[in-house]
Order: sequence, then C-alpha cells, then structure tokens
Amino acid sequence: MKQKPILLRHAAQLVTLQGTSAQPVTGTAMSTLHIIEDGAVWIEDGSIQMVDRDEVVTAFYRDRMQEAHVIDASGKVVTPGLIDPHTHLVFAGSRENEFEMRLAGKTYMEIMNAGGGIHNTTRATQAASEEDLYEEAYQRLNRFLQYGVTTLEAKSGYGLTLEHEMKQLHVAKRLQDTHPIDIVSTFMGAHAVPAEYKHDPDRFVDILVNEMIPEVAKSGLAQFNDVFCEHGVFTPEQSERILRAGMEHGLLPKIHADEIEPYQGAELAARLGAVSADHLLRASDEGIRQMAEKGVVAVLLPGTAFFLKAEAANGRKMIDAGVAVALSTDRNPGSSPSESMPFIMNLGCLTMGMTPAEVLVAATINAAHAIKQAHRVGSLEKGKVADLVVFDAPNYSYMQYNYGVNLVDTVIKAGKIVVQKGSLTHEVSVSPA
Ligand SMILES: N=CN[C@@H](CCC(=O)O)C(=O)O
Ligand SMILES: [Zn+2]
Repeated sequence: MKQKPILLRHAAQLVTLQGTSAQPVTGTAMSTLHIIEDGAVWIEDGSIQMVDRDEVVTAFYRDRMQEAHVIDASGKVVTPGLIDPHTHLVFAGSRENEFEMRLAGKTYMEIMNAGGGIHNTTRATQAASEEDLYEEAYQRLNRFLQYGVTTLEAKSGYGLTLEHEMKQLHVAKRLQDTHPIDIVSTFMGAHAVPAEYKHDPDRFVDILVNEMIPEVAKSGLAQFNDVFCEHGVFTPEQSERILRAGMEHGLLPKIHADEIEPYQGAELAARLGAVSADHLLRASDEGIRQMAEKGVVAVLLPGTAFFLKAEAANGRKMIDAGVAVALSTDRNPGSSPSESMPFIMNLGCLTMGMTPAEVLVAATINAAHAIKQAHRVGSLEKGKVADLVVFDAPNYSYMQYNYGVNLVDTVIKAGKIVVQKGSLTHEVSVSPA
C-alpha cells in the first residue's frame, strides 16, 4: 500500500546542511548549518521532495495538503538523521567486570594482554549462535534509533577466524535487511592477534591477507577493511600490509589509529589515502597535517576517551588544521558501551573543544562522508533519503547545553515514522526474527 506523504511543518530551526554532499566539510565551513527558520519538509516515496520555509512548501503543495500526515515541529529543531560511522555492533556478552577492574586501576591494554578485553568478547562471540547475535544486535539497533541514529557502520572483528568473521558479517547483512537503520559493513579481522598466534603474529597476518580478505571480498558482505594499529596489536608495517591487501580486493581502508600511544597511524592513513582514521587521541601534529592534505576523515570517539578516562582527541586542533571531523559512539562492549550519539555530541563540545554547530556537522554529513554515504544521507535536500530527527529543543545549541538528556521526539527513517514522542512505533519495536 502506498504510504501517505509526510508534511513536517513550522520547525523553529530546520538544519539542512545543504550543498555538503560532494566533499567532507572542513574548517570554518563546519560552522555553517544552512538553517531555515519556520521550515517545512515534504516527504514522499521514502525521499525528500521539498525543503523550504513553511509558507513556500505549503503554497507549493496547497492542493495535496489533505492527503499528508502532518507533523507539527513548532518550537523544535529538525536535523538530518544522525549517522554513526564506527560501531562494533555485532557481539555477544558484556564486560562490566573489566569496567570494575579498570576503576580499580588496571589499564585497558593490561586487561587485553592478559587474555581479556577483545579476546574475552571474541570467545563469547565465537560461542554464540547467529540467532543470538542477531537478537542482541537488533535490540541495540532499537536503542540507536531512539537516540536518532538512522545509518550506522558495523565492524566484524570478534570472530577472528574466517568462519566466525563471516558469521558476524552475515548477521549485519540480516539486520540491514530487517531493521529500519541502514547498516554499512566493515571487515575487521585485524582487530586482535588471536592467542594461538601470539608468538608468530605475522602468520596470522598471512592468513588475513591470503585467506580471509579474499573470501570476505568475494562474499560482498563488507565495503571497508579496518585494522587496530596499536603498540602490542598490529604494527604500522603489518597494518599497511593488511590494508593494502584489502585495497587490492576492493575493500576501502579504515584504521584504528593512535588510540593508546602515538604510533604513526595518522601518517599511515594519509599515505594509503584511507577513507577515515579513527580514535587519534595521540595522533602527531605531522599526522594531522598529512590527513588534512589527503582528505582523510577523522572519526573521533570522545565516549571511548571518557569511558577509558583518557584525554580526548583534540578535535579543535584538527578542525583548525583543516581535517574533516566526524563523531561516533564506537559502540562496543569494552571501551564504549553506549548507543547515545547525542551524548557523544555533548562530549564533543565539553571535552574536544568543538562548537554546537561543528558537532552537528560531525554527526551527520561528515559521518556520512566517513562511510561513503553522503550522496544518500546526511543533509536535508531534495532527492535524498528522508531520514530526519525532530529534537525537543528550541535551538541547536540547546541540544548540547541540556547535556546527557535524550531530546529525540520523532525519528523518520526512509519516509516512515519509527520513533514518536521518544518511543519506537509499534512496527519496529519487535524483531521480525
Ligand atoms: N580499540 C579497539 N577496538 C575497539 C574496542 C573493542 C573492545 O574493547 O572490545 C575500539 O575501537 O575502542
Ligand atoms: Zn572501534
């Protein structure tokens, strides 16, 4: 049955971000939101048909007003659907015991090197059925939706064998087919060196390069290839080998870079022309300069720094250096167990020196660029997918000022209302499995 058109009316601030689809937004342009006051949007067939002042849209659709479902956004802010460009969505179990160990003084890497951390979640994920992984991730996606996220990237990386990495990627594909949120998949077999290769990590790199990457690429289940380039995990040389192998098979490179220690990760991202470099808490000034020069998007994860009690990446410095900055939750069970993009935006302002305008750009169009989706989503423009969020806030600054609170009122995904008054609408609340 054809769906009714939606007419969203009288938004106090309609944040359009128009004209930002071709290139990631950098520098002072990250302060320009292209806001329409008393704005309206006409949505039909899943996409945006018209974005303008209320009087213009209603005059144009005068003869069809009766057939539309009208949403009154008076006194509210409307933005593009939020985009989370870095999650480890599909996994089993949780690690609150390690959280307590860290509060008592152990570090993230100490726990991982003792066989916990990523290894802990890998054991749980390997043991889990595809069905259980699907159900857990589906509920996680529902929470993302309630926080206004309409597109996200999902990494594998808790399987660490071809069989179990493929299991994670299959679950992500099934979620893409059944859940309203759009999912872009990344292969991250290089998330940790499995215990059995601890004394010969290059052997595991050989397996990644010669066996896993070609099979994953052939399956079509992933678009990107990611590696945890960190002291004690994969060296810059191993990371380069893994990412180049992915590129040879059509998988675009991404990298977990300079998270715990400065490790030349940003420089490697620039040299390879990676789509994004993520984390970057300890990136060098030279690495930042090279990323700006090569157009590598910096995906910053202030929730991870907050949760690990580390000093956040210097978002301010990166923007001032001309790097396109995006924000993400880094949702995973160890270093960032949260689905709240709004809180991540709060942290962008409060811990990384970013402004309310910049965090909005970083959580929408630049996040879309970080996962090659900016042609479809990330701004409110005619022809784009109708992904929008109505926030119960009088202006966009208020969204950062009233921190830690979920102000999401309504979410529209591909032209369908999926969240209303902060709650999931009936049809999306139950997993179809
Ligand atoms: N740092 C590496 N990987 C994840 C954490 C994974 C985990 O601890 O389970 C991250 O991006 O923070
Ligand atoms: Zn990550």
